[in-house]
Amino acid sequence: MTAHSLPADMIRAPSLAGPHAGYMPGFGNDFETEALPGALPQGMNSPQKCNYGLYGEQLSGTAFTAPSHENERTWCYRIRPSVQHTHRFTKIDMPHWKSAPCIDPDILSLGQYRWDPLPIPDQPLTWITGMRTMTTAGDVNTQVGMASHVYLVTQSMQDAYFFSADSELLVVPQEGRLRFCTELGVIDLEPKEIAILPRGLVYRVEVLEGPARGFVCENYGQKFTLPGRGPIGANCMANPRDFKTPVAAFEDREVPSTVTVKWCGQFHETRIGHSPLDVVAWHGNYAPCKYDMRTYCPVGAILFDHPDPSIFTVLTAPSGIEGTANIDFVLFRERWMVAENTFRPPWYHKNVMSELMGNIYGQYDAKPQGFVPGGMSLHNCMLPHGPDKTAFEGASNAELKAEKLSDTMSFMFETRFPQHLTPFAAQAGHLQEDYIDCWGSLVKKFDGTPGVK
Ligand SMILES: O=C(O)Cc1cc(O)ccc1O
Ligand SMILES: [Fe+2]
Repeated sequence: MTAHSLPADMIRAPSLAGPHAGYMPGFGNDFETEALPGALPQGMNSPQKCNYGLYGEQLSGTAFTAPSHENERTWCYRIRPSVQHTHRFTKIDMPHWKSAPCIDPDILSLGQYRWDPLPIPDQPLTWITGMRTMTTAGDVNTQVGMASHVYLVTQSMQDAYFFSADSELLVVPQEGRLRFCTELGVIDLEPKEIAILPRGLVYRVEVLEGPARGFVCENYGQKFTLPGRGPIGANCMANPRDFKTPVAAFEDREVPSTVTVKWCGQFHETRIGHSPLDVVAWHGNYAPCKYDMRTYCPVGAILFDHPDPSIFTVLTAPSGIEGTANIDFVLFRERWMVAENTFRPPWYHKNVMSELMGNIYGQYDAKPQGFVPGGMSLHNCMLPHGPDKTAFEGASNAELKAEKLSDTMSFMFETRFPQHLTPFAAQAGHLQEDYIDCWGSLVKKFDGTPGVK
Protein backbone atom coordinates (compact mmCIF):
# COMPACT_ATOMS: atom_id res chain seq x y z
CA MET A 1 0.00 0.00 0.00
CA THR A 2 1.35 3.45 -0.81
CA ALA A 3 1.61 6.00 1.98
CA HIS A 4 0.28 9.45 1.12
CA SER A 5 1.20 11.94 3.79
CA LEU A 6 -0.05 15.48 3.91
CA PRO A 7 1.13 17.92 2.80
CA ALA A 8 4.08 16.56 0.79
CA ASP A 9 2.12 13.84 -0.95
CA MET A 10 -1.16 15.65 -0.81
CA ILE A 11 -3.53 14.35 -3.41
CA ARG A 12 -5.57 17.01 -5.11
CA ALA A 13 -8.58 16.85 -7.34
CA PRO A 14 -7.12 17.66 -10.74
CA SER A 15 -10.07 19.56 -12.20
CA LEU A 16 -9.68 22.97 -10.51
CA ALA A 17 -7.52 25.68 -11.99
CA GLY A 18 -6.68 29.25 -11.02
CA PRO A 19 -5.31 30.93 -7.92
CA HIS A 20 -7.49 28.89 -5.57
CA ALA A 21 -6.69 25.50 -7.12
CA GLY A 22 -6.91 23.74 -3.77
CA TYR A 23 -10.24 25.29 -2.87
CA MET A 24 -13.80 25.42 -4.17
CA PRO A 25 -15.66 28.76 -3.98
CA GLY A 26 -19.03 29.33 -2.31
CA PHE A 27 -20.65 29.46 1.13
CA GLY A 28 -22.56 26.33 2.16
CA ASN A 29 -22.62 24.99 -1.38
CA ASP A 30 -23.37 21.37 -2.13
CA PHE A 31 -19.78 20.50 -3.10
CA GLU A 32 -18.35 17.32 -4.54
CA THR A 33 -14.67 16.43 -4.75
CA GLU A 34 -12.53 13.32 -5.15
CA ALA A 35 -8.79 12.84 -4.68
CA LEU A 36 -8.76 9.66 -6.79
CA PRO A 37 -10.71 9.32 -10.03
CA GLY A 38 -14.01 7.51 -9.65
CA ALA A 39 -13.85 7.41 -5.85
CA LEU A 40 -17.10 9.34 -5.49
CA PRO A 41 -20.24 7.28 -6.19
CA GLN A 42 -22.46 8.95 -8.76
CA GLY A 43 -26.24 9.11 -8.59
CA MET A 44 -26.43 7.49 -5.15
CA ASN A 45 -24.85 7.62 -1.68
CA SER A 46 -24.63 4.00 -0.61
CA PRO A 47 -23.61 1.57 -3.36
CA GLN A 48 -23.41 -2.06 -2.27
CA LYS A 49 -19.63 -1.81 -2.65
CA CYS A 50 -17.75 1.49 -3.00
CA ASN A 51 -14.93 1.95 -5.50
CA TYR A 52 -11.37 1.37 -4.16
CA GLY A 53 -12.86 -0.61 -1.27
CA LEU A 54 -13.84 2.62 0.51
CA TYR A 55 -16.38 2.82 3.31
CA GLY A 56 -19.33 5.21 2.88
CA GLU A 57 -20.17 7.32 5.96
CA GLN A 58 -22.45 10.27 6.59
CA LEU A 59 -21.42 13.22 8.77
CA SER A 60 -24.60 14.98 9.95
CA GLY A 61 -24.14 18.63 10.94
CA THR A 62 -27.83 19.26 11.57
CA ALA A 63 -30.71 17.07 12.71
CA PHE A 64 -31.95 14.84 9.87
CA THR A 65 -35.21 16.76 9.93
CA ALA A 66 -33.81 20.33 9.95
CA PRO A 67 -35.53 22.51 7.33
CA SER A 68 -34.09 21.87 3.86
CA HIS A 69 -32.46 25.30 3.58
CA GLU A 70 -30.61 24.73 6.86
CA ASN A 71 -29.97 21.01 6.52
CA GLU A 72 -26.25 20.15 6.40
CA ARG A 73 -24.54 16.82 5.91
CA THR A 74 -21.62 15.38 4.03
CA TRP A 75 -21.11 11.91 2.59
CA CYS A 76 -17.53 10.68 3.05
CA TYR A 77 -15.87 7.78 1.24
CA ARG A 78 -12.99 6.73 3.42
CA ILE A 79 -10.33 4.06 3.94
CA ARG A 80 -11.75 3.07 7.33
CA PRO A 81 -15.04 4.01 8.97
CA SER A 82 -14.65 6.58 11.79
CA VAL A 83 -15.52 3.95 14.42
CA GLN A 84 -11.96 2.70 13.94
CA HIS A 85 -10.59 6.18 14.64
CA THR A 86 -12.31 6.89 17.94
CA HIS A 87 -12.80 4.23 20.59
CA ARG A 88 -11.72 3.37 24.17
CA PHE A 89 -11.36 6.90 25.49
CA THR A 90 -9.20 8.03 28.38
CA LYS A 91 -9.99 11.34 30.07
CA ILE A 92 -7.17 13.86 29.94
CA ASP A 93 -6.65 17.28 31.54
CA MET A 94 -6.62 20.43 29.47
CA PRO A 95 -6.60 23.03 32.23
CA HIS A 96 -6.56 26.15 30.04
CA TRP A 97 -9.35 25.19 27.62
CA LYS A 98 -12.55 25.91 29.54
CA SER A 99 -16.20 25.51 28.63
CA ALA A 100 -19.38 27.23 29.79
CA PRO A 101 -20.65 27.26 32.41
CA CYS A 102 -17.36 28.25 33.99
CA ILE A 103 -18.41 30.68 36.69
CA ASP A 104 -16.09 31.30 39.59
CA PRO A 105 -17.89 33.21 42.39
CA ASP A 106 -14.62 34.93 43.29
CA ILE A 107 -14.17 36.40 39.83
CA LEU A 108 -15.89 39.64 38.94
CA SER A 109 -17.00 39.51 35.31
CA LEU A 110 -19.08 42.67 35.81
CA GLY A 111 -16.92 45.34 34.28
CA GLN A 112 -15.10 46.63 31.26
CA TYR A 113 -11.90 44.72 30.66
CA ARG A 114 -8.95 45.00 28.32
CA TRP A 115 -5.93 42.78 27.79
CA ASP A 116 -2.53 43.29 26.19
CA PRO A 117 -1.47 40.62 23.70
CA LEU A 118 -0.75 37.30 25.39
CA PRO A 119 3.02 36.77 25.27
CA ILE A 120 4.13 33.65 23.45
CA PRO A 121 5.81 31.40 26.01
CA ASP A 122 9.00 29.38 25.48
CA GLN A 123 7.45 25.98 26.04
CA PRO A 124 6.20 24.00 23.03
CA LEU A 125 2.47 24.49 22.54
CA THR A 126 0.16 22.81 20.04
CA TRP A 127 -3.31 23.80 18.84
CA ILE A 128 -4.74 21.87 21.80
CA THR A 129 -2.30 22.68 24.60
CA GLY A 130 -1.90 26.28 23.42
CA MET A 131 -5.60 27.21 23.67
CA ARG A 132 -6.23 29.81 26.42
CA THR A 133 -9.86 30.45 27.25
CA MET A 134 -10.65 34.07 28.08
CA THR A 135 -14.46 34.05 28.43
CA THR A 136 -17.33 31.59 28.41
CA ALA A 137 -21.05 32.26 27.88
CA GLY A 138 -24.15 30.07 27.91
CA ASP A 139 -23.88 26.32 28.41
CA VAL A 140 -21.99 23.77 26.36
CA ASN A 141 -24.35 20.99 27.50
CA THR A 142 -27.46 22.66 26.17
CA GLN A 143 -25.61 23.84 23.04
CA VAL A 144 -26.10 27.57 23.57
CA GLY A 145 -23.48 30.28 23.89
CA MET A 146 -19.81 30.42 23.16
CA ALA A 147 -16.28 30.66 24.50
CA SER A 148 -13.55 33.03 23.38
CA HIS A 149 -9.96 31.84 23.31
CA VAL A 150 -6.50 33.04 22.38
CA TYR A 151 -4.33 30.39 20.76
CA LEU A 152 -0.55 30.35 21.10
CA VAL A 153 0.93 27.71 18.83
CA THR A 154 4.63 26.98 18.46
CA GLN A 155 4.56 23.30 17.52
CA SER A 156 2.83 21.18 14.88
CA MET A 157 0.64 18.28 15.97
CA GLN A 158 2.52 15.12 15.02
CA ASP A 159 0.51 11.94 14.49
CA ALA A 160 -2.05 13.68 16.67
CA TYR A 161 -5.57 14.70 15.71
CA PHE A 162 -8.43 16.55 17.29
CA PHE A 163 -12.14 17.14 17.02
CA SER A 164 -14.67 19.09 19.04
CA ALA A 165 -18.06 17.49 19.47
CA ASP A 166 -19.04 20.59 21.45
CA SER A 167 -18.61 23.28 18.92
CA GLU A 168 -17.87 24.86 15.62
CA LEU A 169 -14.63 26.87 15.75
CA LEU A 170 -14.21 30.26 14.11
CA VAL A 171 -10.47 30.91 13.84
CA VAL A 172 -9.09 34.46 13.53
CA PRO A 173 -5.28 34.45 13.11
CA GLN A 174 -3.31 37.46 14.28
CA GLU A 175 0.30 36.28 13.83
CA GLY A 176 1.95 33.34 12.05
CA ARG A 177 0.60 30.86 9.52
CA LEU A 178 -1.15 27.57 10.24
CA ARG A 179 -2.16 24.58 8.15
CA PHE A 180 -5.35 22.72 9.05
CA CYS A 181 -5.13 19.19 7.61
CA THR A 182 -8.74 18.05 7.93
CA GLU A 183 -10.72 15.00 6.97
CA LEU A 184 -12.22 16.98 4.10
CA GLY A 185 -9.06 18.72 2.82
CA VAL A 186 -6.33 21.20 3.68
CA ILE A 187 -6.74 24.86 4.69
CA ASP A 188 -3.74 27.19 4.95
CA LEU A 189 -4.53 30.18 7.13
CA GLU A 190 -2.85 33.50 7.84
CA PRO A 191 -3.77 36.87 9.36
CA LYS A 192 -6.57 38.72 7.53
CA GLU A 193 -8.22 35.37 6.86
CA ILE A 194 -10.65 33.38 9.02
CA ALA A 195 -11.56 29.70 9.00
CA ILE A 196 -14.63 27.79 10.10
CA LEU A 197 -14.06 24.27 11.42
CA PRO A 198 -17.37 22.42 11.77
CA ARG A 199 -18.37 20.47 14.87
CA GLY A 200 -17.15 16.88 14.67
CA LEU A 201 -14.58 17.42 11.92
CA VAL A 202 -11.25 15.67 12.61
CA TYR A 203 -8.07 17.62 11.91
CA ARG A 204 -4.43 18.20 12.72
CA VAL A 205 -2.83 21.66 12.93
CA GLU A 206 0.66 22.31 11.60
CA VAL A 207 2.73 25.47 12.04
CA LEU A 208 3.75 26.85 8.64
CA GLU A 209 5.28 29.99 10.09
CA GLY A 210 5.54 30.36 13.83
CA PRO A 211 4.96 31.27 16.47
CA ALA A 212 1.27 31.61 15.75
CA ARG A 213 -1.19 33.61 17.78
CA GLY A 214 -4.84 34.32 17.14
CA PHE A 215 -8.36 34.27 18.45
CA VAL A 216 -11.01 31.56 18.43
CA CYS A 217 -14.75 31.83 18.88
CA GLU A 218 -16.06 28.47 19.97
CA ASN A 219 -19.70 28.33 18.97
CA TYR A 220 -21.77 25.85 20.98
CA GLY A 221 -24.98 26.71 19.15
CA GLN A 222 -26.38 26.77 15.66
CA LYS A 223 -23.84 27.13 12.89
CA PHE A 224 -22.51 30.44 11.58
CA THR A 225 -24.23 31.60 8.46
CA LEU A 226 -24.27 34.73 6.31
CA PRO A 227 -26.51 37.49 7.66
CA GLY A 228 -29.51 38.59 5.60
CA ARG A 229 -28.61 41.82 3.83
CA GLY A 230 -32.15 43.25 3.86
CA PRO A 231 -32.52 46.36 1.71
CA ILE A 232 -28.77 46.32 0.95
CA GLY A 233 -29.70 43.69 -1.61
CA ALA A 234 -27.83 40.84 -3.23
CA ASN A 235 -24.26 42.15 -2.96
CA CYS A 236 -21.66 43.68 -0.60
CA MET A 237 -20.68 42.71 2.94
CA ALA A 238 -19.38 39.10 2.78
CA ASN A 239 -20.06 37.63 -0.65
CA PRO A 240 -20.57 33.85 -0.79
CA ARG A 241 -18.03 33.23 -3.56
CA ASP A 242 -15.19 34.49 -1.35
CA PHE A 243 -15.57 31.55 1.03
CA LYS A 244 -13.25 28.69 0.01
CA THR A 245 -13.72 25.04 0.88
CA PRO A 246 -10.78 22.67 0.35
CA VAL A 247 -10.81 19.87 -2.21
CA ALA A 248 -10.54 16.29 -0.97
CA ALA A 249 -7.12 15.16 0.26
CA PHE A 250 -6.27 12.05 2.26
CA GLU A 251 -3.53 10.22 4.12
CA ASP A 252 -3.02 6.46 3.96
CA ARG A 253 -0.63 6.21 6.88
CA GLU A 254 -0.19 3.39 9.38
CA VAL A 255 1.53 4.93 12.40
CA PRO A 256 0.66 5.06 16.11
CA SER A 257 -1.50 8.16 16.50
CA THR A 258 -3.75 9.87 19.03
CA VAL A 259 -7.13 11.47 18.58
CA THR A 260 -8.21 14.01 21.19
CA VAL A 261 -11.91 14.69 21.52
CA LYS A 262 -13.56 17.63 23.25
CA TRP A 263 -16.96 16.44 24.44
CA CYS A 264 -19.24 18.26 26.93
CA GLY A 265 -16.34 20.43 28.03
CA GLN A 266 -14.06 17.50 28.80
CA PHE A 267 -11.09 16.15 26.90
CA HIS A 268 -10.54 12.52 26.01
CA GLU A 269 -7.84 10.71 24.15
CA THR A 270 -7.96 7.59 22.03
CA ARG A 271 -4.99 5.73 20.52
CA ILE A 272 -5.13 4.30 17.03
CA GLY A 273 -2.66 2.84 14.56
CA HIS A 274 -3.28 5.03 11.54
CA SER A 275 -4.21 8.49 10.32
CA PRO A 276 -7.92 9.29 10.57
CA LEU A 277 -7.59 11.77 7.69
CA ASP A 278 -8.56 9.07 5.23
CA VAL A 279 -11.48 10.55 3.28
CA VAL A 280 -10.68 9.99 -0.41
CA ALA A 281 -13.84 11.60 -1.77
CA TRP A 282 -16.80 13.47 -0.37
CA HIS A 283 -19.91 15.38 -1.34
CA GLY A 284 -22.17 17.60 0.69
CA ASN A 285 -22.57 20.99 2.34
CA TYR A 286 -21.09 20.34 5.81
CA ALA A 287 -17.43 21.25 5.35
CA PRO A 288 -14.70 23.60 6.58
CA CYS A 289 -13.97 26.82 4.77
CA LYS A 290 -11.83 29.91 4.90
CA TYR A 291 -12.52 33.53 4.02
CA ASP A 292 -10.20 36.41 3.21
CA MET A 293 -11.44 39.44 5.16
CA ARG A 294 -9.89 41.75 2.56
CA THR A 295 -12.80 40.72 0.33
CA TYR A 296 -15.34 42.05 2.85
CA CYS A 297 -17.13 44.97 1.22
CA PRO A 298 -18.17 47.38 3.99
CA VAL A 299 -21.34 49.42 3.64
CA GLY A 300 -21.71 52.47 5.87
CA ALA A 301 -22.86 56.04 6.38
CA ILE A 302 -22.51 58.13 3.22
CA LEU A 303 -24.13 61.31 4.49
CA PHE A 304 -24.46 61.49 8.29
CA ASP A 305 -24.54 59.47 11.55
CA HIS A 306 -22.86 56.27 12.62
CA PRO A 307 -24.97 53.15 11.92
CA ASP A 308 -25.16 50.24 14.37
CA PRO A 309 -22.07 48.03 14.04
CA SER A 310 -24.29 45.17 12.86
CA ILE A 311 -23.81 46.78 9.43
CA PHE A 312 -20.33 45.16 9.53
CA THR A 313 -21.52 41.61 10.35
CA VAL A 314 -19.55 38.96 8.47
CA LEU A 315 -21.22 35.89 9.95
CA THR A 316 -24.07 35.31 12.34
CA ALA A 317 -24.93 32.26 14.42
CA PRO A 318 -28.65 32.34 15.19
CA SER A 319 -30.03 31.71 18.67
CA GLY A 320 -33.60 30.77 17.86
CA ILE A 321 -34.83 34.30 18.70
CA GLU A 322 -35.13 36.11 15.43
CA GLY A 323 -32.54 38.89 15.06
CA THR A 324 -30.90 38.08 18.41
CA ALA A 325 -27.78 36.14 17.61
CA ASN A 326 -26.10 33.51 19.69
CA ILE A 327 -23.00 35.11 18.13
CA ASP A 328 -22.33 37.78 15.55
CA PHE A 329 -18.86 38.05 14.06
CA VAL A 330 -18.37 41.71 13.17
CA LEU A 331 -15.43 43.20 11.24
CA PHE A 332 -14.02 46.73 11.56
CA ARG A 333 -11.74 47.01 8.55
CA GLU A 334 -10.29 49.88 6.57
CA ARG A 335 -12.91 52.11 5.00
CA TRP A 336 -13.70 55.70 4.15
CA MET A 337 -15.31 58.03 6.69
CA VAL A 338 -17.36 60.72 4.98
CA ALA A 339 -20.30 61.48 7.28
CA GLU A 340 -21.03 65.22 7.60
CA ASN A 341 -21.70 67.05 10.86
CA THR A 342 -21.23 63.74 12.64
CA PHE A 343 -19.35 62.30 15.57
CA ARG A 344 -17.77 59.57 13.45
CA PRO A 345 -16.27 56.99 15.86
CA PRO A 346 -18.48 54.47 17.70
CA TRP A 347 -20.89 56.28 20.01
CA TYR A 348 -21.17 55.67 23.75
CA HIS A 349 -23.14 52.53 24.30
CA LYS A 350 -24.85 50.11 26.70
CA ASN A 351 -25.82 46.84 25.09
CA VAL A 352 -27.95 43.86 26.11
CA MET A 353 -25.53 41.80 24.01
CA SER A 354 -21.98 41.38 25.31
CA GLU A 355 -19.10 42.53 23.14
CA LEU A 356 -15.71 40.87 23.01
CA MET A 357 -13.27 42.60 20.69
CA GLY A 358 -9.86 41.71 19.30
CA ASN A 359 -7.34 43.75 17.35
CA ILE A 360 -5.70 42.01 14.37
CA TYR A 361 -3.62 45.00 13.31
CA GLY A 362 -3.56 48.78 13.40
CA GLN A 363 -5.49 51.31 15.42
CA TYR A 364 -9.21 51.11 16.31
CA ASP A 365 -10.99 54.45 15.96
CA ALA A 366 -12.67 54.45 19.39
CA LYS A 367 -9.42 53.55 21.17
CA PRO A 368 -6.33 55.16 19.62
CA GLN A 369 -4.19 53.88 22.50
CA GLY A 370 -4.19 50.75 24.61
CA PHE A 371 -6.21 48.45 22.34
CA VAL A 372 -3.23 47.06 20.46
CA PRO A 373 -2.73 44.31 17.85
CA GLY A 374 -3.14 40.94 19.58
CA GLY A 375 -5.05 42.62 22.44
CA MET A 376 -8.66 42.07 23.45
CA SER A 377 -11.42 43.92 25.29
CA LEU A 378 -14.71 42.90 26.88
CA HIS A 379 -17.74 45.13 27.33
CA ASN A 380 -20.14 42.82 29.07
CA CYS A 381 -23.95 42.79 29.03
CA MET A 382 -25.24 46.34 29.80
CA LEU A 383 -21.79 47.65 30.71
CA PRO A 384 -21.21 51.13 29.26
CA HIS A 385 -18.34 51.72 26.86
CA GLY A 386 -17.32 54.02 24.04
CA PRO A 387 -14.57 56.30 22.80
CA ASP A 388 -11.79 57.13 25.21
CA LYS A 389 -10.94 60.75 26.03
CA THR A 390 -8.43 61.11 23.16
CA ALA A 391 -10.84 59.65 20.59
CA PHE A 392 -13.74 61.77 21.86
CA GLU A 393 -11.85 65.06 21.83
CA GLY A 394 -10.17 64.26 18.51
CA ALA A 395 -13.38 63.32 16.70
CA SER A 396 -15.41 66.15 18.25
CA ASN A 397 -12.96 68.75 16.93
CA ALA A 398 -11.78 67.11 13.68
CA GLU A 399 -12.25 68.77 10.33
CA LEU A 400 -14.88 66.54 8.69
CA LYS A 401 -13.25 65.97 5.32
CA ALA A 402 -13.36 62.55 3.65
CA GLU A 403 -10.89 60.44 5.57
CA LYS A 404 -9.61 56.96 4.92
CA LEU A 405 -9.28 54.73 7.98
CA SER A 406 -6.27 52.79 6.73
CA ASP A 407 -4.17 50.06 8.25
CA THR A 408 -6.85 48.85 10.65
CA MET A 409 -8.55 45.52 11.30
CA SER A 410 -10.40 44.68 14.49
CA PHE A 411 -13.33 42.39 15.13
CA MET A 412 -16.07 41.64 17.65
CA PHE A 413 -17.61 38.41 18.92
CA GLU A 414 -21.00 39.67 20.09
CA THR A 415 -23.25 37.29 21.98
CA ARG A 416 -26.68 37.55 23.58
CA PHE A 417 -25.21 35.92 26.71
CA PRO A 418 -23.14 37.54 29.47
CA GLN A 419 -19.51 36.49 29.22
CA HIS A 420 -17.71 35.16 32.27
CA LEU A 421 -13.99 35.64 32.71
CA THR A 422 -11.93 32.51 33.24
CA PRO A 423 -9.45 32.49 36.14
CA PHE A 424 -6.74 32.78 33.49
CA ALA A 425 -8.26 35.97 32.01
CA ALA A 426 -8.93 37.49 35.43
CA GLN A 427 -5.45 36.84 36.78
CA ALA A 428 -3.35 37.12 33.65
CA GLY A 429 -0.49 39.56 33.86
CA HIS A 430 -1.66 41.05 30.57
CA LEU A 431 -4.96 42.30 32.05
CA GLN A 432 -4.88 46.11 31.96
CA GLU A 433 -5.80 47.14 35.50
CA ASP A 434 -6.17 50.79 34.47
CA TYR A 435 -8.43 50.28 31.43
CA ILE A 436 -11.45 52.12 32.82
CA ASP A 437 -9.30 55.18 33.47
CA CYS A 438 -9.40 55.87 29.71
CA TRP A 439 -12.81 57.45 30.34
CA GLY A 440 -11.89 59.03 33.69
CA SER A 441 -10.62 62.30 32.27
CA LEU A 442 -13.67 63.05 30.14
CA VAL A 443 -14.76 66.43 31.44
CA LYS A 444 -18.17 67.78 32.29
CA LYS A 445 -18.90 70.43 29.68
CA PHE A 446 -22.49 71.17 30.60
CA ASP A 447 -22.97 74.45 32.43
CA GLY A 448 -26.65 75.07 31.77
CA THR A 449 -26.05 77.56 28.98
CA PRO A 450 -27.00 76.67 25.40
CA GLY A 451 -24.47 76.38 22.62
CA VAL A 452 -21.84 74.03 21.26
CA LYS A 453 -19.12 73.34 23.88
O1 LIG B 1 -16.32 49.98 19.94
C1 LIG B 1 -17.07 49.11 20.37
O2 LIG B 1 -17.09 48.76 21.54
C2 LIG B 1 -18.08 48.47 19.42
C3 LIG B 1 -18.99 49.42 18.78
C4 LIG B 1 -18.87 49.74 17.45
C5 LIG B 1 -19.73 50.64 16.85
O3 LIG B 1 -19.59 50.94 15.55
C6 LIG B 1 -20.71 51.24 17.60
C7 LIG B 1 -20.83 50.94 18.95
C8 LIG B 1 -19.98 50.04 19.53
O4 LIG B 1 -20.07 49.74 20.83
FE1 LIG C 1 -21.00 48.54 21.87
